[in-house]
Amino acid sequence: MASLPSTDISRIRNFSIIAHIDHGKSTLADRLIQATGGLTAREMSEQVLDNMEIEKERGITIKAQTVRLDYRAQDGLDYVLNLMDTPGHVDFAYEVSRSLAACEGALLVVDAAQGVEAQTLANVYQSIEHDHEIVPVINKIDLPSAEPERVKAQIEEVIGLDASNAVLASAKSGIGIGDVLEAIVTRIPAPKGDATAPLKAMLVDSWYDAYLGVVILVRIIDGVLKKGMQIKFMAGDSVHLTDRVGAFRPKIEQRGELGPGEIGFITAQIKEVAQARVGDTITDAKRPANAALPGFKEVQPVVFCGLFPTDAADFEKLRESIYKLKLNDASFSFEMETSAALGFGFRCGFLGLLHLEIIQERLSREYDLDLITTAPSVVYEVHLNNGEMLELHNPADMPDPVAIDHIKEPWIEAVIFVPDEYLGSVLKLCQDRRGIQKNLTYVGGRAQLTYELPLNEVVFDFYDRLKSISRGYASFDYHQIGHREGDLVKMTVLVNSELVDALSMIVHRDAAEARGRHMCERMKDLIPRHLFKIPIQAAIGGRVIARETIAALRKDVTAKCYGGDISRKRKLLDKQKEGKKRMRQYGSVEIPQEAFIAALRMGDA
Ligand SMILES: Nc1nc2c(ncn2[C@@H]2O[C@H](COP(=O)(O)OP(=O)(O)OP(=O)(O)O)[C@@H](O)[C@H]2O)c(=O)[nH]1
Repeated sequence: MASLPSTDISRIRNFSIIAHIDHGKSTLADRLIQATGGLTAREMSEQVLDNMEIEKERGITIKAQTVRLDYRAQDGLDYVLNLMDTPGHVDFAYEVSRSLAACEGALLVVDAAQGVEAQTLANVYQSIEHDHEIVPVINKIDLPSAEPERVKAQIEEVIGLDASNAVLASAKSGIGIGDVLEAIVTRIPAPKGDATAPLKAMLVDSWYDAYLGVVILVRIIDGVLKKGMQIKFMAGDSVHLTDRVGAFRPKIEQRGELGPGEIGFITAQIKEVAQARVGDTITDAKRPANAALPGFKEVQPVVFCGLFPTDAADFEKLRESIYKLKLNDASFSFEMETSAALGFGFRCGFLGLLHLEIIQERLSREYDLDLITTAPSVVYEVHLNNGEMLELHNPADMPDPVAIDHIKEPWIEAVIFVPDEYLGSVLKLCQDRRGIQKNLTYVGGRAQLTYELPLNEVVFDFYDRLKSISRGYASFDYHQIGHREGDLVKMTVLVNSELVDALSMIVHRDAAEARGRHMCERMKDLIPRHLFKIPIQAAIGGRVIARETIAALRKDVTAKCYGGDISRKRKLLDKQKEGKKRMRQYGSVEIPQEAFIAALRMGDA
């Protein structure tokens, strides 16, 4: 088995499937695997490509995966089809881009009932940038609400792509699958490459596997990658010995070598995915290529937040779990953080909000941790009077305002598709979030909106708000467009004149008062009354911008017991003591942990 040779390049077709979330990418992938005999019906579990538990549950694709399929076409020849599954979400844009760079073509899956959506557009433009041959596949034609002709017209109008020979399919009912396979062979070009040149392979993806260690997905550009070869990572500048070379069918198949145009995996006894960075070029250590492939980029986290265990005793467990997660996710970063309110925890960096949610969910589910997340923050550029620039990830590290010349914040360009009737509310939402409208066009009863927005206004709950005001019909995608100067201030919250660090946030000056007022009102409801009056204040620097007061009260839990039942009294007192353990002391004020959790969960104030 391990001596399988590389494949004739003219018989290889490398393609990805691009689609908006839920348009049926995974279902189509499964069908193609089934139709080419990659798995028997019995082995076929639903959606084999989405192999992480969370992916299945949320129905989203996180990590790119590739499957090698054998297909005998109508011309009687045998072809190797490498199907690359790409993550559909904007947070993983760089991974999408690398996967696309490994292919010559793409199937553009569009839901026959829903039509073109924001992510369809974002992904198809990327695919066009990679010079792909794009085959439109109009999926879900089995639905009574399917309108394939309208969707074809829309593809031509919105994307500018010829859809006259789009394949009509239903991945669910198995209609048109043969046509999809033929279109792949006849319309997507074979790769090009030189088998005699020094090895040049793109590192498309890497992940940690409990049995195999770090597994690396590669696309061979030139040369031949063999088992037992000394390979060199050109950007990572490290040398490794390959111990396995193979492909996923989708089960692992070991092969002797991979030649030009092929996509497959290698293992090389690498311990951490951070050593095998997506986008790096792999070459032969003994006969290296003279230049690396273009476009290697270190991905930088764009959203940060604090993660703290609800129960301080779980800190060690959180630390271990975070280290384990990092083994498999090089794009996630963390450092220790301490907070007077929340104790020991970690400041973590993510590629975006979905990435944050996924990590948070994996920690709570796979590692059984109950966590508190502080409000997400973006990365600010703080320009000081002395000419220095600081990257600020945490509001707590904000320098003294007198030392600051100006602050810059990241901006994004967002594309939103929304049915006409919700347009007004969406425009208002964007306007409220300091958006700048760039474009507005109509395509068949739907508005396509382009807005520039500060990322800081989007990280709280923009997406949730957008979904709720459009009853789920709006779709949204964005990319970063750089930092711009903004009138930003650090707002702090004081309880009985003591600073509550976990509640500090950076806000635009115009929004500060409303946020401050909301936060004070909220904390007023959350903090139990004490024997004395407690002022709650929101402040910018020394200036108080909002204030609430909690009235004094004598809390007597035993009052209800009329002196009678002593054991009942004891029980109540014990219960109160239990409650106390979860309190945090602020000067003379005790704030229940739940108050922080509730205050931090409220999202946008
Ligand atoms: N009626 C009908 N439903 C389909 C068809 N193809 C997929 N679906 C359903 O549409 C939903 C989404 O399909 P997926 O294949 O998970 O979509 P996806 O594009 O992979 O979604 P992400 O992985 O989140 O990007 C599932 O409930 C499928 O069963 C089809 O041809 N007809």
